[in-house]
Amino acid sequence: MSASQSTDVPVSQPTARGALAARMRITRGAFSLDVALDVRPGETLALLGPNGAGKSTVLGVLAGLLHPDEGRLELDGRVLVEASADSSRAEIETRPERRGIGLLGQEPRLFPHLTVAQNVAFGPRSAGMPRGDAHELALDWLRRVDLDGFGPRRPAQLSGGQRQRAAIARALAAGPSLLLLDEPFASLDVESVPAIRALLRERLSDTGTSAIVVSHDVLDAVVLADRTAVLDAGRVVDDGPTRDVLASPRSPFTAALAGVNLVAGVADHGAVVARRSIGADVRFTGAVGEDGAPDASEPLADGQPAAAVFRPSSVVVATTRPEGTSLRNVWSDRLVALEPAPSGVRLRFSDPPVAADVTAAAVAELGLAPGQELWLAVKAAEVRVHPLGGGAR
Ligand SMILES: Nc1ncnc2c1ncn2[C@@H]1O[C@H](COP(=O)(O)OP(=O)(O)OP(=O)(O)O)[C@@H](O)[C@H]1O
Repeated sequence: MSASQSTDVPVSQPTARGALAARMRITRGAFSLDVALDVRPGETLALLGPNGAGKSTVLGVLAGLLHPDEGRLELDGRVLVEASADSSRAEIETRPERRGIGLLGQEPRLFPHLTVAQNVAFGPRSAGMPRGDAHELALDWLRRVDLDGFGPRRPAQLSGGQRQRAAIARALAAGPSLLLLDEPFASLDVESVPAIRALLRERLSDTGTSAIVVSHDVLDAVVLADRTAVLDAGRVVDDGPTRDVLASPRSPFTAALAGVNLVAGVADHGAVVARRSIGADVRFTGAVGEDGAPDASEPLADGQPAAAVFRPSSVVVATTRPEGTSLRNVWSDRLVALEPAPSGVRLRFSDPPVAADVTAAAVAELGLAPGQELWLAVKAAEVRVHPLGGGAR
């Protein structure tokens, strides 16, 4: 059965729920995490961030696997956790299975001794649903994840992608208010990911289930998430609608995900001045509007942290200083590395950190090699300037 046919099965009415308000502080060894996250009913939030940023720690606290030092979790008006540094105050710690929060990880973790249908029926059965009804519900869910007819099999008789579909069915059949997804496609073949990602998106949408998806893959944020939060070193450094976060990244990590350069500096009369460890500051002037004022996404106050964002393909590279052009943003730096890029060769510079995409022919023509001092330039029209500072947009 196709995904579009299977959406017609009336397993549950889409009622948007899963309003989460979470604050948590937790220390794990030398690492400290201090974040506040909200998820609106029916919304999918992507949680992105470099290795060790604290993404799994956030999910662990939400799922009830980790106890925060301090914090409060509220889901649909129910206080699940209330923890205070002040030990005289009463604490609340709802058991994981009573939270209405499902967790789906990289590995499907189906019970090997149960059939696929029994796995999917497990949540409803545990919640007290009669065996026959739970079995019917499980079969409906298997149809909805394109596993019609696979109910009697054991998990070992499914492919990796089929097992992850069954795990999605099992997680959603339990009717969680909030589903946590920790790198849900990381262990799948690349070819099977797009279809399963699309299926997950449909099922989250037609059940109105809120979700938080932790991922390294920007496509998960683009395809699945209404909103994206970026975590770095235990803090939320960016949070907003996914398209805004990717269009105007506020952290080097998000910029790398979005495939753009982000040069951090301070605002000065609508431009961004980047300090360098060696050499003169570089001043990045962005596009200007019809009134001649800087075309910043938000107003910039002099002296505040700000970023210039531009594509690697917008950077012009030359062996001599560009003359007689309208280029405003010109600086020189030493070439650090050459890497293959989809459209040719990516040149890496470090002060400030900038990538420039050029053709292989240009590399040959200019005789480029690491260590060479080169001139770089970007047209103002190709540069967007915006405030830095993290937090919600
Ligand atoms: N049991 C533990 N004891 C001490 N420190 C820990 C423990 N588990 C994790 N940490 C530390 O907490 C920090 C955050 O880890 P976490 O797994 O939450 O990051 P992550 O963003 O999920 O990373 P990744 O993308 O690599 O999975 C890391 O610095 C890690 O070393």
